[in-house]
Amino acid sequence: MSESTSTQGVVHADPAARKALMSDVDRTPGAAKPDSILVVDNITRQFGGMTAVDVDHLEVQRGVITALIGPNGAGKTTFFNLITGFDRPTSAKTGAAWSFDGAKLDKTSASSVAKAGMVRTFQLTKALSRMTVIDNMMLGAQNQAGENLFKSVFKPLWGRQEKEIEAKAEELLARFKLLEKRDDYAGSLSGGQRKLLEMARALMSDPKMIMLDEPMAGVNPALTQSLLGHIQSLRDEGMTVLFVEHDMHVVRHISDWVAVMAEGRLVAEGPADSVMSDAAVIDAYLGAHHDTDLGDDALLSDEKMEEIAEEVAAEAAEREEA
Ligand SMILES: Nc1ncnc2c1ncn2[C@@H]1O[C@H](COP(=O)(O)OP(=O)(O)OP(=O)(O)O)[C@@H](O)[C@H]1O
Repeated sequence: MSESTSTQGVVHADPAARKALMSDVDRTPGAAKPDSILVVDNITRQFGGMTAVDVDHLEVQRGVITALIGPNGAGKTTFFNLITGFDRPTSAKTGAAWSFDGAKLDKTSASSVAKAGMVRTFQLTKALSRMTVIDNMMLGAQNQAGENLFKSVFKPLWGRQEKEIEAKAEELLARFKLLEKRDDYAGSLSGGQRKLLEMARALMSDPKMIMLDEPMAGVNPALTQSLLGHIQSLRDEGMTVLFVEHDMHVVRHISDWVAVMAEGRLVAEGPADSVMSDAAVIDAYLGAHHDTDLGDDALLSDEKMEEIAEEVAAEAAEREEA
């Protein structure tokens, strides 16, 4: 770890320092941050006539955990795909621009994005499930470049670096308590262990920012705490974390900042507590599905609860008539 990262780690391991850092940030969508590592402008993506993503401006603060939340279909995964070079914005020629740690990324490939230090986790696909845990880790060192990831499996390109890379892989496996599974097929791991492997693999390329898409999905409660601990310790060491998550209890528990998308747009930003009581956020979730647990029912006012009850009754009546 570099000296600057470890110095930063001291600041970011201190909850009060993090809180102070974010306390002056405007609680408005697109707010400027004290030290933005990722800056996104004018990024849109249409599928046919449907706009999946339409983000005017978003900044992600360095060294903290930011959650990107929003109801199903809000555009979160599409947004991840766009900024990591796995999809092209519709606005590519009309002003879409994003930069990471000062480097422009909008004209670069997925592998260049990863090389710049912005790495996302990948779900364990069928092909990766049929490989051993250690082989999955060795692939992580390849900067996870989409299809290249698969091509590279068959290339004997490690040479004399191989031992070094293997040692690093084993160190990470030990950190994530997967070393015993080193030679097992990745497909034999439990849901939670897969998530740990996805995270460990992403760390093989020493990213500055790690992007996690639903890190808690399919994880049993016993491993949830361990996964949360790993995410927090990455942040405490100075890494920036951006994650998409549906479980609002998890979001409340570990996020320093929350950005909310609805219907492709960024509709709110702020610390978890203030965001989850924001009317635009409650409306966005309730408009999408009534049974969403925002993590704290007390945030729903009586008036809002009555409104929901009326909407649910009206929908039930409509279904009966149909
Ligand atoms: N390749 C595609 N072709 C057509 N429509 C797409 C495609 N990818 C995404 N969409 C649509 O774009 C919208 C945004 O989808 P996206 O998966 O990004 O949302 P999300 O917020 O990640 O949702 P979830 O939380 O359910 O994963 C949805 O209406 C989805 O159906």
